[in-house]
Amino acid sequence: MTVEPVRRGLAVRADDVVVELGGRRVLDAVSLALEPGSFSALTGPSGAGKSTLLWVLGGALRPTSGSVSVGDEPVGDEVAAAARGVLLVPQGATLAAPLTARENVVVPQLVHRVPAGEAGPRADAALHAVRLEEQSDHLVEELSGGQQQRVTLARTLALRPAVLLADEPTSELDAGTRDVVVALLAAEAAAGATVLLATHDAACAEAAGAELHLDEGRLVRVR
Ligand SMILES: Nc1ncnc2c1ncn2[C@@H]1O[C@H](COP(=O)(O)OP(=O)(O)OP(=O)(O)O)[C@@H](O)[C@H]1O
Repeated sequence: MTVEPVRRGLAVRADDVVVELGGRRVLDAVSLALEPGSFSALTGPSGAGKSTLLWVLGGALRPTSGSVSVGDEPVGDEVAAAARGVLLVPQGATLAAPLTARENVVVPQLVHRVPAGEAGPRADAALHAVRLEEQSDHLVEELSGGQQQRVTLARTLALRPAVLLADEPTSELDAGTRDVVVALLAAEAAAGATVLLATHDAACAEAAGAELHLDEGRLVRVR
C-alpha cells in the first residue's frame, strides 16, 4: 500500500462578508476562520445562504463587501482559487453527460496538469473510495442521482484539494453510503486539507470537528 504524504492545507478566512443578490442580503457580515487540517460542518435551513458562502469562499462569487483570504492571500476568482487547490464540490448535475464516470474524474485532472499516467490511477482510487469502481465505465445517464453525486465528489478528491468545500454531497445517499462519504471527508482533513461540509444532515454535522450555523445570512459557531 502506498502512503500518501501529508498535504499542505490552506487556512481560509472570511472577514465581514456581505452578499446581496436580487436586492436581498443573503450573507450578512459573515466572518470565519478555518485551519488547515480542520473538518467543519456548515448547517442551516434551506435558503440560509450555505451554498452562497461556499461559492464566496471558493472564489466563484465576489462578495458585495468584505474579504476572503486563503493561505494569507486574497482568494481571487474561481480559476485562481482552483489553481491553488481551493475546490468546490457543487450541488446538482455538473458532470459531463457524454463521458463515463471515470472520464469525468480523469479529464479535470488533465486540465489541472496532472500527468496522464497519474490521472488514471488517481481516478480509479477516487472511484474506489466512493464505492463506484464497478460503475467506472458507465455513462452519466446510466448512474443514479446518488451515484452521480459520488462521482462529483470523486472528481474533486482526485485533484487532492488543499481546501475542500463540499455542498451537500450526501443529500441523495442512504445512511451507509453517507457514512462512507463522511469518513472520506474526515480522511481528507486528516491528510491536511481544510474541509467545510454544507449539510442538512445532523449525523454528518456531528461527525465534523466543528459546526458553523447560518440562519438568514448570519453565521454563528455552534461548537
Ligand atoms: N442569483 C440569485 N439571485 C437572487 N437570489 C438568490 C440568487 N442565488 C441565491 N439566491 C437566494 O439566496 C438565498 C440563499 O441561497 P443558498 O442557495 O445559498 O441557500 P442554502 O442555504 O444553500 O439553501 P439549500 O439548503 O436549499 O441549498 C436564497 O434565498 C436564494 O433564493
